[in-house]
Amino acid sequence: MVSIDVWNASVDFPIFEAKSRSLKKLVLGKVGGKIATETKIPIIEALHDISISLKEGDRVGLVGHNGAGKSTLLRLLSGIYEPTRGSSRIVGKVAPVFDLGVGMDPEISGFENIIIRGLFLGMSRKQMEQRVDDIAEFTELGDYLSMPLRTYSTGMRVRLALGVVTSIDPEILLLDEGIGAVDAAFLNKARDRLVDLVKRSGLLVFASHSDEFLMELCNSAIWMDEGKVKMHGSLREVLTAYKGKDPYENLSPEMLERLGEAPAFAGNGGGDNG
Ligand SMILES: Nc1ncnc2c1ncn2[C@@H]1O[C@H](COP(=O)(O)OP(=O)(O)OP(=O)(O)O)[C@@H](O)[C@H]1O
Repeated sequence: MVSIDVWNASVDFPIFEAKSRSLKKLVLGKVGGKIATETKIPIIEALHDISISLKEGDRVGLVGHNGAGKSTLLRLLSGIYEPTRGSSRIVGKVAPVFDLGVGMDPEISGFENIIIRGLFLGMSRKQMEQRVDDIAEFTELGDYLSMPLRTYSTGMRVRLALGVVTSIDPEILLLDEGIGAVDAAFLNKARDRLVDLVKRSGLLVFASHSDEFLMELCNSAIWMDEGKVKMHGSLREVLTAYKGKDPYENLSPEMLERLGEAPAFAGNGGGDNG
């Protein structure tokens, strides 16, 4: 059984190169973590006293304004960041998907990158070799897959990366919203694969600014604000509080149909629209 537990965890970033006097002005800013300037070295408190317990089957959306701490929390949950104070325990193999381009080598071919990126996400070479044809077909990149990645356009790289990411079998899947920034037509094609990917994964945490994506993939949510957990509950409750209105009202018929199988509708916490 996979699980993630975090107890009273804080994550600080000391900013060694900054002059505290000019940073003091930033304390008044509305966006981002708190900047403490009493100390000689300014410290950004990106996460403050976080306690979270996640278990197998959880599909958690992370919402909050820019700089609220979502990406930092994902890195804490993945074990990439150690808490500065407090503690954490991660049981299970983590597939961190924060930046679609990470783990890609511009000098090697698309085919080779498929394997390398898969290894980076915790798959074996054999598993990736079995999936290469399926990924190649999904990307529609044809002969380009034999060319070095540096010859690809940005959109072509995203296709390749999405093909690989949606082919893995993650125990713990941690997704940052970058995937929302993909060409709409291709994203529609990737949508079903993403939904299947989430179904296969033991535990999902997904940081996103897109209500639609959150509704499709998650059933509960955490609202981050100034580095703290402001609310942790069902997706509907949290989105309603965060947005100031119920996002499940006035859904288009197409969205309602797509949500028919979504986790929030299939079980706990999704409300009564389904
Ligand atoms: N490596 C770092 N060094 C210094 N400060 C950092 C670092 N990473 C994040 N921060 C700070 O921590 C706070 C939280 O940032 P984080 O990236 O976690 O926010 P976010 O909620 O993911 O924002 P967004 O929605 O804009 O992506 C911000 O104040 C940010 O400036």
